Amino acid sequence: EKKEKHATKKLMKELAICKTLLGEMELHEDSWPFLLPVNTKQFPTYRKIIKNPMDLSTIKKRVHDLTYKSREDFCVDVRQIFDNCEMFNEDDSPVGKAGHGMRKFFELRWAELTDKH
Ligand SMILES: Cn1cc(C(=O)NCCN)ccc1=O
Repeated sequence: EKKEKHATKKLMKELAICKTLLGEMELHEDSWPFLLPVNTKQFPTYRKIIKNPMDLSTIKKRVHDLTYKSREDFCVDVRQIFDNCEMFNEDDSPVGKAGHGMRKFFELRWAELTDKH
């Protein structure tokens, strides 16, 4: 059981990092395209082109539902947002530029919140 306690404590620390980073991303000025799932009525081809839709509200739910078993699981979903964005949007479009800006912000903070600085 002692091993389990350590794993649980480690996961709680990692989830705190995820919650911190999620909060910062939600406040970022470039987050507006990513706060909610892409509206498929507004973009009927979206689900055809993007096989794994992802957004910050879905990630927030997964953090709070303890769906993620490590910070790495969280990071996979965050990066899915930005990969989807590059697939569906031109780099020089407003959404495309927001995606590049958010990815830059996320990756810097992710590295800062890792042991190495
Ligand atoms: C992530 N993403 C968002 C939009 C969008 O227009 N979001 C508006 C939110 N009010 C369009 C394409 C796309 O890939």
